[in-house]
Amino acid sequence: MKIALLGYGRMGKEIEKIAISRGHEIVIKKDVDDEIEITLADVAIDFSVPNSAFNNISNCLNNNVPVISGTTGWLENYKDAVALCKEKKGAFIYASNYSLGVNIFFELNKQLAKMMNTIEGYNISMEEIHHTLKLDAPSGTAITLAEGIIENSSKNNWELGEKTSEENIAIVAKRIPDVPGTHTVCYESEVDTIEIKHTAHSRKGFALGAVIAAEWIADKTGVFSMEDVLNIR
Ligand SMILES: NC(=O)C1=CN([C@@H]2O[C@H](COP(=O)(O)OP(=O)(O)OC[C@H]3O[C@@H](n4cnc5c(N)ncnc54)[C@H](OP(=O)(O)O)[C@@H]3O)[C@@H](O)[C@H]2O)C=CC1
Ligand SMILES: O=C(O)C1=N[C@H](C(=O)O)C[C@H](O)C1
Repeated sequence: MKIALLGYGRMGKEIEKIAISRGHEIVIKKDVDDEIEITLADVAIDFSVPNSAFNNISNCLNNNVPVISGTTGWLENYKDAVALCKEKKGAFIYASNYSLGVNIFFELNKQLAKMMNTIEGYNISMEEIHHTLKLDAPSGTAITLAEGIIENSSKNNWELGEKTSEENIAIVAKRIPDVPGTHTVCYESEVDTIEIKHTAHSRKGFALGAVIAAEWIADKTGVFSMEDVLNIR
């Protein structure tokens, strides 16, 4: 496939390596807000910056190029991207985390939340740790985990920081040099602690999942998720 990389930073470069190793060709590498001929590509992969993701995605959908986005921190425009995709009969995936392991972790988190909702006495909290160059907090992955818990428990919302009200989930975001991404969900009672944790060892897992998603969506029409790609719904 001919792939457009919308964002050629840490993730764009990692995706390029995996894409080439799987027999694809990179035809566009976009790193600034300039005009590109997106129709040169069979599929586009957006890992850019929060301010440019929606424009990048819209450009693909307006030109009938299937697009997957991993950029976090732009979701106030997600509904508009979905509407545009439907209007143009295009193809679009957003995932806060493309790692195959994290997508299994998302399912485990929902199952655990369902079970924990049946017993009393546990306080829930979350922690995410990322490198110091990350622009957004909490991470998109932490937000997806919190949403998975909210769907399956009596919690109403999430909030950033140590302290929270009873009905909210507290998410602590730490920034430590060179950490690719670590997420922990913790249930604590007076008598014990249950913790589930995903630790990314590098960016390779995110990049591989993104290329798999791009291969999957190339011949499809619709708005999809990684659950569709991995068939774990
Ligand atoms: N969903 C997932 O699995 C993952 C998501 N992410 C997310 O992906 C995004 C990118 O992460 P990462 O690669 O580490 O960040 P980087 O900052 O390394 O890369 C972002 C790149 O986008 C470029 N850029 C700026 N403006 C535009 C534009 N208009 N169009 C295209 N590119 C542009 C930046 O250029 P310049 O530096 O010159 O501004 C930079 O090179 C983040 O939102 C991050 O949270 C990261 C890892 C996994
Ligand atoms: O910015 C990053 O690096 C990462 N961003 C994503 C997020 O916000 O969840 C995914 C991953 O954790 C790395």
